[in-house]
Amino acid sequence: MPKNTLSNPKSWEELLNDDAFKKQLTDDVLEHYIIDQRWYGGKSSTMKYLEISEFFTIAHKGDHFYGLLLEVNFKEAFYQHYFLPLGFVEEKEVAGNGLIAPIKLGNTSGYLVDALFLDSFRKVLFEKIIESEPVEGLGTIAFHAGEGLMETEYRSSRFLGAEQSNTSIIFNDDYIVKFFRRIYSSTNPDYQICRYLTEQTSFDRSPTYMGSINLNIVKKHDVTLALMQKLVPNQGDGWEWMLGELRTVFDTLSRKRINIKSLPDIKLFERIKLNDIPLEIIDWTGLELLKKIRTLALRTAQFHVAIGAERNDLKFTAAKYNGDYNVWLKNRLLYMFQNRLNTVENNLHKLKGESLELAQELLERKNDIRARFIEFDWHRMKGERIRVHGDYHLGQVLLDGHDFYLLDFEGEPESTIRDRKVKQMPQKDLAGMFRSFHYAIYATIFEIQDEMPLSKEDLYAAGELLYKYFISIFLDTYLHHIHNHNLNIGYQKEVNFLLQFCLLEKAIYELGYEFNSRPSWAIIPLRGIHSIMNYEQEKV
Ligand SMILES: Nc1ncnc2c1ncn2[C@@H]1O[C@H](COP(=O)(O)OP(=O)(O)O)[C@@H](O)[C@H]1O
Ligand SMILES: O=P(O)(O)O[C@H]1O[C@H](CO)[C@@H](O[C@H]2O[C@H](CO)[C@@H](O)[C@H](O)[C@H]2O)[C@H](O)[C@H]1O
Repeated sequence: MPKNTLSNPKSWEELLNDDAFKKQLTDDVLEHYIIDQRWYGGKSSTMKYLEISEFFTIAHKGDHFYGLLLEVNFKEAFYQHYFLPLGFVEEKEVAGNGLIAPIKLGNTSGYLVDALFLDSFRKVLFEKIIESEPVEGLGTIAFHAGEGLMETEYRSSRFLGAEQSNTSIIFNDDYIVKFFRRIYSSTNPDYQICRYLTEQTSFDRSPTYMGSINLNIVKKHDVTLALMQKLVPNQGDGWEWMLGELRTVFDTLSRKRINIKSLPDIKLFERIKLNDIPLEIIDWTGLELLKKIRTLALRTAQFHVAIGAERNDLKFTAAKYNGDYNVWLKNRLLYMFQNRLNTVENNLHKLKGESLELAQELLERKNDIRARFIEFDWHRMKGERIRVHGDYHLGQVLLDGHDFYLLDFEGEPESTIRDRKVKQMPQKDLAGMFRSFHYAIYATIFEIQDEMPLSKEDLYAAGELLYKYFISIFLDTYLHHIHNHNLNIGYQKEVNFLLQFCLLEKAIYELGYEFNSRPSWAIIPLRGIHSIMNYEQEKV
């Protein structure tokens, strides 16, 4: 918290009409406050300055708050926008964890607070969504209530409390409102897709759209501030579930003294029905786990079918591959790869053992990897591109008994908001989930290898085999469903080629994520890239 108290002779209602005060607020307070926030995504860059690019009033029944859109400019020549609602309280205890700075307004002393920490503010927002009344002011806020929202009053609210990049709050124990912290001057795909699925399709394995808050600056609804959904019952996310399952699967390996080399091998992307999975494999993994993978595949296919079936709304209609997409894709991937090469080179001295070997191999094979990206030829692609999840992995699904809910359609965090809305090959989501299987398998192996009586080679061999069986069941169910529902993702070789292509893209993406967030995990995508580059390449 800043040592000096902010001061302004004006009242709270006139606080931000004063440019000198705004400068004091941004330079002395917000620049320092924001970098400590969990939701601030600029931690690995250097802030040049911060300014208030927009502010607006949210007032209701005598309560008065501000919404700030903060623009952070970085020395590395890019900028980001964040949403910060502001409130004023006189008692420090009321501010709680939302306390930003002490402030004196005329003769009244008090505190500036992130208003999401105030029950009074959350009540105002909830009531405004229920009432769906637009608010006039600098910029217009559109509060919207979904058709299914039957609430008439505010009863309670609490923070979700999860580690997340936005701030989610649970209202009346029945709704969850995600307040987007990092915001963009375009509707958020999470809001767009969630609302579309609820209002225009029968897909019901993602939470129902219940409302939203959008800010109109230039044109209609161009900044999404919040998305309200029905809270869905769940026993945690798919990542936690899979780690639990894999722990048992690897324990079984040694408990039943399974001879890994004797297990029937299959080809990557071979389609196998659950009923045809060899008994030795079921005896090892258990049937329940494989059944759940089949269910996850079915839900993924239903999502793609629902979103790919649109015929009128151009935001969602399926598209053919074309030259523009070809250029866009290759530019994006080659640029991303260059960035990852740079990251690996800069971090090489910190690596050792297998990570170092894999990183060196990646650097040596950089031209092969580039060639894989350049080989994409849109003329050969006969399938269609659709709006996709974009950041699909086990952490994006919630386990609900024997079933799953799909969540968080915000897209790949590193991409621009417009890139996230580009129609992509559906294989991108499949590859996202397959990489997540690979991640979970290797995270488990690294966790247990010291306590297991098996060699690393045996564990890797078991892991790769398991991975192939997971994929084979997933693909069989997925492809069966989409074919029956006329979603065309390409002929068989094309499906496999694009899967390999997207797997490589995702593993390269992950390399950047891991080096930035948890470098000791960089070995997982490095192993992934090694596996992908060593499988025989599918030709189209
Ligand atoms: N509709 C919902 N019902 C129940 N829990 C939810 C719902 N939406 C989100 N969650 C919980 O919130 C967590 C974070 O949600 P997510 O949309 O992924 O936010 P973020 O993009 O900030 O990570 C999820 O992992 C899940 O535990
Ligand atoms: O936070 P998001 O869900 O938007 O996604 C980012 O963080 C993910 C990690 O939380 C990261 O996912 C990677 O790690 C997962 C295990 O923690 C694994 O299941 C995924 O396959 C792997 O990509 C994701 O890439 C990143 O965008």
